[in-house]
Amino acid sequence: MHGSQLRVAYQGVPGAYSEAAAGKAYPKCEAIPCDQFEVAFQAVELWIADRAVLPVENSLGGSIHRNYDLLLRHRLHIVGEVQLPVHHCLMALPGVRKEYITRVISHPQALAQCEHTLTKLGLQAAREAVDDTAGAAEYIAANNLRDTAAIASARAAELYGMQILADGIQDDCGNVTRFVMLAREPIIPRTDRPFKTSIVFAHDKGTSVLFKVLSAFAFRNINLTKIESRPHRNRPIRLVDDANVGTAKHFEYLFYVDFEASMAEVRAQNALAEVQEFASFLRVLGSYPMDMTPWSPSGGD
Ligand SMILES: O=C(O)C(=O)Cc1ccccc1
Repeated sequence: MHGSQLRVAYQGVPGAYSEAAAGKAYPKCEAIPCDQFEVAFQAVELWIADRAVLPVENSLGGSIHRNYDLLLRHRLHIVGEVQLPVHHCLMALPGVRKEYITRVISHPQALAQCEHTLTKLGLQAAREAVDDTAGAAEYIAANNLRDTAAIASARAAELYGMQILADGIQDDCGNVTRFVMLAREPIIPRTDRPFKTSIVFAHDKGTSVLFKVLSAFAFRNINLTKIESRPHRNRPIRLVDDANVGTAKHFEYLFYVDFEASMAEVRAQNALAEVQEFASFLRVLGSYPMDMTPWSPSGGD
């Protein structure tokens, strides 16, 4: 399936990086813009869309925890991943010079990824966060703001008639964002190509639980590509079960682990059975083909 006829919901407006990620995962898909991630999730749950795209981590800032929370609050499954090199541009309305800019608006991730370069460019401008990068460009164009610049993709500049003042302004030239593709049903894991599996677990008590969990993978030669803990004290999380019934649960910490194996492999099944012995909560977020496409650090988006 190359994405023909697939409807893929993403947060943002056309020109957002999530739209580019949808196009990379499903080249002929119909990308559906949504105001918020919740709306993108609901679009899939209500069969308005077939997939939702969710950015989950980037090479500079690590995991996007709020988006992981969404995965727990909903019952969608990860069915694919895409790594997208993110190439940011600083843009303003045609004719506006850098010296006139008093405000730079963009998605918080984009602002963080360009912080040093903005300073080096000599911009004395306040930073302001908005919901998505392309939305920032659209907002400037719609309101004819001649004192404001946006950080967004070259595609967004083209779509909203903005002029690019500086190109490739990300501080780290290997800036990559990882997006996951979500669906109502999990895919059937296979063994004929490299697969990754994402899990989240918690434990109540016990000694060296993390060590025991990690050894469940290490003894089976299963590579981890991510291990991250997230403090969750005093913050109950609403989990849904298979019947979509929600309950609030308290966990001290949640652990996110991605490992390089398919759930169709016996070694992965055994590793998870072992993890389950130590965990008070365990959920497989998905087992899906790894994005193996090479990307060049200086490449565009
Ligand atoms: O706002 C966007 O365009 C997004 O898709 C989120 C995002 C922001 C910055 C880097 C990568 C993804």
